[in-house]
Amino acid sequence: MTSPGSLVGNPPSRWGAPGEDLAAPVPGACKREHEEWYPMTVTHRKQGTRRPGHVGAAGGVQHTGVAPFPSGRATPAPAPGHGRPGDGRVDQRGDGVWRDGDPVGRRRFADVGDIELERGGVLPGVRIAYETWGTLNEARDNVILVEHALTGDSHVVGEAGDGHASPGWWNSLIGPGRPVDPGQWFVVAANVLGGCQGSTGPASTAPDGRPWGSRFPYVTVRDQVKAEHRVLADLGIDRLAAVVGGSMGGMRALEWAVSRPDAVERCIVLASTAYATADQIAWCQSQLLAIRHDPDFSGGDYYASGRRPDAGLGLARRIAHITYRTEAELGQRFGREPQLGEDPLQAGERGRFAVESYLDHHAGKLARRFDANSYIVLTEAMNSHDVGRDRGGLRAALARVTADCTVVSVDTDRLYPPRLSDELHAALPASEREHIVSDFGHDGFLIEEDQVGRIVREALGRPRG
Ligand SMILES: CC(=O)SCCNC(=O)CCNC(=O)[C@H](O)C(C)(C)COP(=O)(O)OP(=O)(O)OC[C@H]1O[C@@H](n2cnc3c(N)ncnc32)[C@H](O)[C@@H]1OP(=O)(O)O
Ligand SMILES: N[C@@H](CCO)C(=O)O
Repeated sequence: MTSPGSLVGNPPSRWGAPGEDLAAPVPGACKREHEEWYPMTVTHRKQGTRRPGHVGAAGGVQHTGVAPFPSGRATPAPAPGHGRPGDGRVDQRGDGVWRDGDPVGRRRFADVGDIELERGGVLPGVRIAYETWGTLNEARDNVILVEHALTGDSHVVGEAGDGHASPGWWNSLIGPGRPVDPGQWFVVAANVLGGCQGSTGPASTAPDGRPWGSRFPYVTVRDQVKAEHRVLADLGIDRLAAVVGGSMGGMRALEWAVSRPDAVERCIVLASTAYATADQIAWCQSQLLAIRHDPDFSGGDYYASGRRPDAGLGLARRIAHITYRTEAELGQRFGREPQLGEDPLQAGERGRFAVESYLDHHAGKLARRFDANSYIVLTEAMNSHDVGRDRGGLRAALARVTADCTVVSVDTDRLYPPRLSDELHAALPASEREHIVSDFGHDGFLIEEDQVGRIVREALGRPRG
């Protein structure tokens, strides 16, 4: 039996033996997991705080159908190059990486040259993928930079498909009449340096023609902001009306305000921190080890092997996802319910609790749209985050900030607890302190779109001298 989280026993049919019919179903698995894999009814506590489509007419999410799947397995990734119909997965190889030749969708690209890295070395020929909304005005003073979190990308709003593996992650933020109206603002969002959705990252081709893989250098949040600065310079922009981001995106937003004080008028930091804490680094360690210990990781050089460390990446996502949510939410939604058609107390090949099925789902979903090496690079960049490093400490670094800041926490965030926002707010020269009330913990900054929208709208409405 494959134990939960085991790193051995990747479903062998995932990539297929030579000549195998890759479109054939994995034994015991269903083709259309959304409808058939989690056949129970779960009820969300807070009707009205969910995204459209997550809350049923009676306030519950209906999961119907019966399709047990052995405990501990990630949802199987579809065969390479075969996205599920309608899943929006559009990369040609089907490995979660956007590559040249894939549909570009809304992406544009900036070749920003060589980046001299904070911890040494030079990353040559860096390219950053980005999207924009609205029009740059003549004064070039209506620019808002939106910074994505760990597994987000430049697709802040919009549909999946046409080059974009996922729908927008802040879908109600930008649009006519929305908190960031493209009739007024010119919005830029870039895929982070080290990512896998068009910007230079470990899956990109190095100068020797092979993927960077294990050779991709250590990059810090400061390096990432340096690359973004070049993108904006390319666009003829030297000043941001606002920079806004949550979690890892909040780290970059803050780094902008610290490293380029003259360029940032407003800085909105959600569910984030001025430095990665011991607790955050500790959670990250287990995630990094989960990936690195997957036999298919091959030291990071797996791109040509035909196998990917999906089990490790899925395990990392499971660990992370628990930290993104709350004990109360999981209890409320899943309790001790078995997944329908499964018996978690059965000896031997036991079935799953519903919460296990839920985590399996998130593990499989990420493995289909993200690259494990990028996950490592970005996680390590988050661990590097400390605005006070080599700047005389936290207070001295934050004292440089001239932006009007808004520091936002989620009341139930156990990963980036509100006290970190209190600390940041107290050390910033000009800061408003806002609170998101949510049952969903850290992910509240993504889920509570109405509250985020109100906060962003108000922050943008505050006049700047
Ligand atoms: C909207 C997007 O998906 S954005 C995609 C890009 N993602 C990013 O940029 C990163 C940010 N996004 C995230 O981290 C997450 O996707 C979040 C925070 C948006 C998810 O938040 P929520 O909307 O609360 O989703 P939630 O955690 O309830 O998970 C819902 C999923 O679990 C599934 N699920 C629920 N119960 C079960 C169960 N018992 N077994 C299996 N799956 C289950 C739901 O059907 C749903 O599937 P789907 O997302 O594939 O449609
Ligand atoms: N759910 C978010 C959390 C990271 O802050 C993500 O995957 O990016």
